Amino acid sequence: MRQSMTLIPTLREVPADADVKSHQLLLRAGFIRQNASGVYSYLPLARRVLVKIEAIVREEMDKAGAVELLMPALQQADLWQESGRWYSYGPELMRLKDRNEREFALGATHEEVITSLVRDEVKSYKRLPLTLYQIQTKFRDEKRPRFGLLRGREFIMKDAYSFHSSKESLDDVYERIFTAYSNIFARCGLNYRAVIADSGAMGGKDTHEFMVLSDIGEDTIAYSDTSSYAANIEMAPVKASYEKSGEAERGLEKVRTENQKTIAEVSSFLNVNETQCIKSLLFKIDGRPVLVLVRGDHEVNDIKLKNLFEASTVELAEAYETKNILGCEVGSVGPIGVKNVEIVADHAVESIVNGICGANVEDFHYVNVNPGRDFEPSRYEDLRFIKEGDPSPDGQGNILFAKGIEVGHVFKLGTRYSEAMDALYLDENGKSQPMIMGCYGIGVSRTLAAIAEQFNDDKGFVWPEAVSPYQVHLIAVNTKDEAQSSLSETLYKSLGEKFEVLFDDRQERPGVKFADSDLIGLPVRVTVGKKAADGIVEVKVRKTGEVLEVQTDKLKETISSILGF
Ligand SMILES: O=C(C[C@@H]1CCCCN1)Cn1cnc2cc(Cl)c(F)cc2c1=O
Ligand SMILES: [Mg+2]
Repeated sequence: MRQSMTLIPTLREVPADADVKSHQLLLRAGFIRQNASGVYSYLPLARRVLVKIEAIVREEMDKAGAVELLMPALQQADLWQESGRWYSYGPELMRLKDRNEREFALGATHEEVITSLVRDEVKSYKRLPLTLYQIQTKFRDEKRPRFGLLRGREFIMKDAYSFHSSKESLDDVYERIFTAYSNIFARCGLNYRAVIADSGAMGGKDTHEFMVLSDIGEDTIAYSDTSSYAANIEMAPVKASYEKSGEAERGLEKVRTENQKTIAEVSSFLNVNETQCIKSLLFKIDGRPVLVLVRGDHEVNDIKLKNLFEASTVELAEAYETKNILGCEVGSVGPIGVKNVEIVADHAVESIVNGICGANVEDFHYVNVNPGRDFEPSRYEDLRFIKEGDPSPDGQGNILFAKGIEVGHVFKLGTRYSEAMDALYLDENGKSQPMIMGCYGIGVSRTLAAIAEQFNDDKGFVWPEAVSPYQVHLIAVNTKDEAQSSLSETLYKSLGEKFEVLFDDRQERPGVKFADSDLIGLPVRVTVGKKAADGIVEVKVRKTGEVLEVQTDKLKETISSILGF
């Protein structure tokens, strides 16, 4: 491709509202342009990267036995009413009416559409298992779109759905697709981890997220420092054991703690360790008040709370609600004497001896608090976030944290959608059964951004060969010089027979061409300059910065060896 023919609008300065490297570079190197908040155009270079990522996705999904189809983005509301999600999703689900006032959703995901298609077309166990996938634009009206393509309101997803007549069959396909995802992200050059995840609103049990390790990732991964254990912090179980101190229980006492509200304030005021404090927080679980207790140095894991109560909403009570229900401000709440509210506590609380907790009276706390004697929670559960240093749940090593960008998520859905939408099949005994389902997603445009985030340096992108927009950047330093322009034209043709070549044939100063070339970040640069007349060109390896002088008759083999084929 001649650069004078394509559209690569590079920018010198860093755009103001781009906060992360990948977003800045995708704008500066002329890969994307924003149309609206969270809505982008993929310019020619980005489009070529997308095509390569999609080709890798297709290869691996096809190898896993999945079949590609393409579903509509316009989805009838009644399908979402059948599954119930029309009512459970809020403004994030983009809705519209057609000319006959009929309601539609813009596809945020396709469980409803694919289930309605398969229920109409598949009736017998003989036709199962069936795994279908698509690569398609999705719409989600994110509250806070940010980081460019990393969290957009219109994005490209590969979403796959599998249908089974047995759990074993689902397990088998889940494994195959899990392997396909591992291959996909490895081939994209990404440093990723598959982590045990929480299925969130999707229900079902087993689910894994594929996380690209990155400091700007929104998710926190808890991983073992010795084994391969890794889990999204939302669901990482805590297997810590707490030893109860042998000290004798002392008499309960109410002490004045003027203006001491937080655990930090109270523990330092009373000169005790935070681990001696009981943090009491009032939550509304599906609207019902529940008092949740954790040790002072721990945090309540609301996802665990949600799963424990199988609730659809879990939120911290507002200050006024706490006051109405418990009769005091947030900073003085405690479990002692609480009658009308269920109390649940994290396991760590049970081992506290002579601890501290709020007295449910302004500016007063109890000391020498002993669970079991002074209050009794309805149950002790694993309710806290795992912390760095906690033992790994698999019993091997200790937990460390890392930030991750979620680029994939695979679920064993079960029969939630097939039951809600009557996707039934006749089993070998002629009995009608709901299909068992799995669903599997990859954020394709997010994967592009994750690669951009991982592969760059102070000059610009350093694309891995497998997804680079082109393989060779051919640059004519001085297009007015006869020898240089004729050699570069010759090389454009001959190299083009074997490699994908971007030819910078613009009437631009050499400095601009070199800066743009470093910014765009193709793996190999061939510069036709002063030694053109001697049939010598310069080859630069973008990743290492290595520069070679090469005879033109050795050029193809030199480039092949740099590209690794
Ligand atoms: O998308 C999934 C599950 C899987 C992921 C893999 C591919 C198939 N879907 C979860 N999810 C996330 N955000 C959503 C946002 C909106 Cl607005 C919605 F209406 C639905 C969903 C929704 O269902
Ligand atoms: Mg997820």
